Amino acid sequence: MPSAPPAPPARPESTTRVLLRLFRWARPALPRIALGGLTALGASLLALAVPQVLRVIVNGPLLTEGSRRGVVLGALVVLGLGVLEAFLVWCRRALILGPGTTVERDMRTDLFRHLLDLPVEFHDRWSGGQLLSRIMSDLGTIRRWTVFGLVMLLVSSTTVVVGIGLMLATSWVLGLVYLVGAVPMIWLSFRFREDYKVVARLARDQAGDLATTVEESVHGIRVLKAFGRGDDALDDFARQADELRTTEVHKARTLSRVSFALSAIPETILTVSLGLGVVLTSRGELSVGALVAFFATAAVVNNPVERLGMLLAMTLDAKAATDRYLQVMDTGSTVRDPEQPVTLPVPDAAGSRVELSGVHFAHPPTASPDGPRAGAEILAGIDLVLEPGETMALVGLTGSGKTTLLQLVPRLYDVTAGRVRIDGVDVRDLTRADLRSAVSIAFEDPILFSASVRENVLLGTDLTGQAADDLVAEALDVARARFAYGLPDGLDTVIGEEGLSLSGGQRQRIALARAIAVRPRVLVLDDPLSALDVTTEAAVTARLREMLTGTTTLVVAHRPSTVALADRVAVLEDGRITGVGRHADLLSTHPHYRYVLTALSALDAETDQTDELAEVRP
Ligand SMILES: Nc1ncnc2c1ncn2[C@@H]1O[C@H](COP(=O)(O)OP(=O)(O)OP(=O)(O)O)[C@@H](O)[C@H]1O
Repeated sequence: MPSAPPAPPARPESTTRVLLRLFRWARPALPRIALGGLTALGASLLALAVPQVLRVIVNGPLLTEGSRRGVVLGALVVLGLGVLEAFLVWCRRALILGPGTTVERDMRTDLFRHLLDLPVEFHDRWSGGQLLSRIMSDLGTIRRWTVFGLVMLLVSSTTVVVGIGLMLATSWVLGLVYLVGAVPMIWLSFRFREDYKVVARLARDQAGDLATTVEESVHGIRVLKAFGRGDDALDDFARQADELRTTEVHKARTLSRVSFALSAIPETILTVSLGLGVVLTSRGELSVGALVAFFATAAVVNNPVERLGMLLAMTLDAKAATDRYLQVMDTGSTVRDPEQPVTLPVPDAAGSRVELSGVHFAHPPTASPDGPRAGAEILAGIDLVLEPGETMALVGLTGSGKTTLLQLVPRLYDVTAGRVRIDGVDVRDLTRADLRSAVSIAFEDPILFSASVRENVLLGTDLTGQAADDLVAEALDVARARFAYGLPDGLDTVIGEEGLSLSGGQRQRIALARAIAVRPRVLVLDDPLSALDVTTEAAVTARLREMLTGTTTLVVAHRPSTVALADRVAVLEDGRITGVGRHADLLSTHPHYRYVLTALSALDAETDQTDELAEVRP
């Protein structure tokens, strides 16, 4: 199970700095977002213009001139302003909807591309749920903020500033009283920002953990059911769901506190201003029209002020989401293409030579409560040569590092020291595309994609048409996977998670066919036939050797039957190769090999005692 992802940095970056980094993706959409912002601003300014028209109507046609025509004309102007305002609001929505979804799509695609590029080591540490929540819900939050939160924050701030300016111009005394109220509001907003950003990040991380639990439980549903652990899984899930709920409630309370303050303070100030305004008007120091205009403007300004809490919350949510998105995007790939790649020489007819020299490997340090814990060295100086076209079995106790060693050849991991060479070329000097078309791999636990049998087999090649059909037929034949023709839709039958369930042995043979279909120079097999009975395994292996002349094969063997089919065997012991030779020779000369084979035979007899044997090994 992958551990929790690395914790966020101890000194988080400022909200502005983080959100400014969205510019990279938002740039193409900026003209429309800016235009949308301008229309929204236009709508707000129109709303602010209405009180000024009211002031003219009240002071002129209504109170002084008594002109009905003037009042009707004024009312028509107000109506026109209202219609124009509604039109501009509609324009904002129409302008911004498209670009927002484009930004989201581009960010999502970039993240997925980056995930595919990141090395296996990254995926060892990150859980699927955390990545899923980043690619889905975090990006949704960012989109909503880019098209609504950001625009409305800018428009609301401008409306407040312009509105207060108009209020001061209408009556500086009343305007100043209103401004006094801004002091506690600014202080409260600052406090809110500090509290909310912590809880916003926590809620997102907890949602990611919850998604991980769902993913793992669904994936392992058979195990949970078979062991009757459904209730425990439910308890665990309910506990996590409850933690998330508590955080969400805390978040909502924090927001509702500030929202209450941001609506109560201006209303209170307005009441005070009203009393003062009436006194000033009765003394003749303020016209009735100005008083009406002041309060109508205050009513317009109060809206964005009240919205400020919600917009701040949206901004802080977007900051937390962007932080989490960038946490993945900022993780550099350690397995990269070289700046000046070389190409593999043409192999001789017998196949490619694979050489591991002085190879060391340790997993990167993992986080622990006492600081990073260094990964133990798994391979401690491997020297091994596979001659062209040879099939070599790799044998060792469980956990001795066989799978790790295999994965160094196609660079699923990079060596920490030493070299892996194919035909004399260091695998790190090749592009990953070149390397992976030269080296093909099949795992013991094969992953098939939700696609047809044909598409699964052709995964590693770009062939189409008849050539592809011939290749699929040959690969299925060599892997003894002809059962695929008898599936309900033949080779078009959809398999994988969303398709027909295959048995373990059937899946292994399709995965083997997929590995073969690449026509690799080097085939790396991690016990890919473990689910097959010994007779079928022997048939598949014999066919493999017959067809794959010119392919050098390294196969992890967990069964004596697999070992016996190899040209030579390499023994992995304490992170080193302690013996290479023919099965019969090693059997008579290598005590550890004899010991491991005893363990494997025990396994073959379906008595899994290897772990115990490891404890009492000589
Ligand atoms: N991602 C990882 N991070 C840290 N340690 C790991 C990781 N993957 C494997 N290991 C450790 O590396 C060691 C070698 O694992 P590996 O899977 O290579 O052994 P193996 O010989 O293939 O075992 P088996 O025969 O049981 O498949 C084990 O001790 C394992 O716990």
